[in-house]
Amino acid sequence: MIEMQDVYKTYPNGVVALNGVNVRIKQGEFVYVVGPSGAGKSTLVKMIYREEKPTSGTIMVNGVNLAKLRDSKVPLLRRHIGVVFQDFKLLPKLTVYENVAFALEVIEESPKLIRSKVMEVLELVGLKHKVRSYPDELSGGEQQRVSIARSIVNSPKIVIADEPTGNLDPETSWEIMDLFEKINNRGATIVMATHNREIVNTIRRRVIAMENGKIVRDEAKGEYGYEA
Ligand SMILES: Nc1ncnc2c1ncn2[C@@H]1O[C@H](COP(=O)(O)OP(=O)(O)OP(=O)(O)O)[C@@H](O)[C@H]1O
Repeated sequence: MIEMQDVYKTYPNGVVALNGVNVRIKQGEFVYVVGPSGAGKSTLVKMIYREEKPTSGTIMVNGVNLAKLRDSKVPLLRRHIGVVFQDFKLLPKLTVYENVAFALEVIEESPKLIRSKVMEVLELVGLKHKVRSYPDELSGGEQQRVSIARSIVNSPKIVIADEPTGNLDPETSWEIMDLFEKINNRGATIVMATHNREIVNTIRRRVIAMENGKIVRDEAKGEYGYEA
């Protein structure tokens, strides 16, 4: 489903962010990517939705080699991959409803289908009552729920999350993790870069640990394993 072979990434400034990464993630897995700051976690997850291209190596996602994928095909790839960020990245001038519907409108779904899908995912994340609110009228946790709703409205097979609890208090972080578990239980693969030791050590899943652009540990039901 997701397979990286000999992936190297050197940024234009000469920083080697990925230094020979080999990894295979099966459909339906829940994977944490951990490691110290600068280890290459974000770069690794960005490879999966083709936010960054590898300098060399192959990245197969849903049977397509992203290293060779034309830029014009990237929007098609992203329909099958949901992405959740630390800072939510909601559009401030759009309502909750519009932020979620936007992902479907760009692919020209019918208005009726858009409405039913948007309401279904907003119900799943517990925000049906906030459809008319704007992002700045919501708490951080609510904004992250909207961004999760947006990420899954296309029913993607893969959801990538880069530090999704990084801006949230502990209690809200647990609620957000419940949602990711729900999404995983519905069959989506989850790949989550995180610094949240407590969550990793409590909700035990596969842990891929990175250091200096390399995978240094890969364990089923692993631990966070760092002090910082
Ligand atoms: N766009 C970029 N241009 C140049 N260097 C970059 C870029 N993005 C990341 N880097 C560098 O690549 C290395 C890996 O960065 P990356 O963001 O992948 O690490 P990370 O493990 O996600 O770190 P953090 O936990 O701090 O988010 C770092 O040295 C970083 O400075």
